Amino acid sequence: MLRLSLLRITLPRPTTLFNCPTRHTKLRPQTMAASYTTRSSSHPRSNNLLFRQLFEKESSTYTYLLADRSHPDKPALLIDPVDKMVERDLSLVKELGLKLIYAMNTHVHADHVTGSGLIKNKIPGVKSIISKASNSQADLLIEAGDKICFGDLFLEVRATPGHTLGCVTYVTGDGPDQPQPRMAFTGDALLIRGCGRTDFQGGSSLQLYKSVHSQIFTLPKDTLLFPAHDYKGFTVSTVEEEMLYNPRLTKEEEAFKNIMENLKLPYPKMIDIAVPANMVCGLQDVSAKPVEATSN
Ligand SMILES: N[C@@H](CCC(=O)N[C@@H](CSS)C(=O)NCC(=O)O)C(=O)O
Repeated sequence: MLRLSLLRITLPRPTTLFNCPTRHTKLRPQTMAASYTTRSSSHPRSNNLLFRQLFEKESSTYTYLLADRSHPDKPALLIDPVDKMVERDLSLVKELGLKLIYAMNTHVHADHVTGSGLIKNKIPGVKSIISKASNSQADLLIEAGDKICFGDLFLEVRATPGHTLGCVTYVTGDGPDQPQPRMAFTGDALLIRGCGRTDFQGGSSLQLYKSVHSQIFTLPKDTLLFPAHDYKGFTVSTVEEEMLYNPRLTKEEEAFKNIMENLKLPYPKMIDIAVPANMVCGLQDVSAKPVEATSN
């Protein structure tokens, strides 16, 4: 007799939609995302997206402001805001007449404190976002396949662990009304001609390699890549460029592991303050706790 346990079927987790109009309710599961999609020339180019790349020079961090400028409210979100730049970011939001609805994090940063807590204090309606896998506190805990809407535009969530356990990449939607080319906000999973280190916070070089190859390099080749940091003066790359020229991620898996094990980078100066603060999205005073090293 066939045992019932053999018949167990794993059902896909239902997509959670944040703030989405009903017409956006059909999102393809992440696992079904097409590789190297070719686009029909009849796809209209969406210019509804207002986009700004902002920089914090001490930690070389990029913050991204996105808004739907065609929507009457001009709903907006910030990806990876930095605490010391919140005044600048919110002034810009105000000057542009935007309504900030989300302060989002790609992961628990180790080198600076997120601005999401300060932003929530200044604009109480704003919701903080981080991944469930980060084991952190936020208003909204997101997972792979979730869809975060702002006006008629949306970001989909891809799980890209490896730099930290809870790293995610936010990718602009696939569809005729969404920005073309697509844009991926990779956090520290993929840096331009580099990648995030994997020696603490649950980091794993093999996991990072799999994440980038399965979740980022499978996006259309013209997808614009926007990392959370740059240390060399780069601002943007593409999937095609990184698949050709990334000096780490173009290697075979074992060679990549070897590179990551031998980076010999000093720990970020702020790590003992930043990690506990970012585990609560910058909202609470927390005493600094040392962060334990992990193997690659
Ligand atoms: N010197 C900086 C930290 C630099 C650093 O470690 N950057 C991280 C991302 S922030 S945790 C990283 O992954 N770098 C990869 C690389 O190849 O440089 C400081 O003290 O804050």
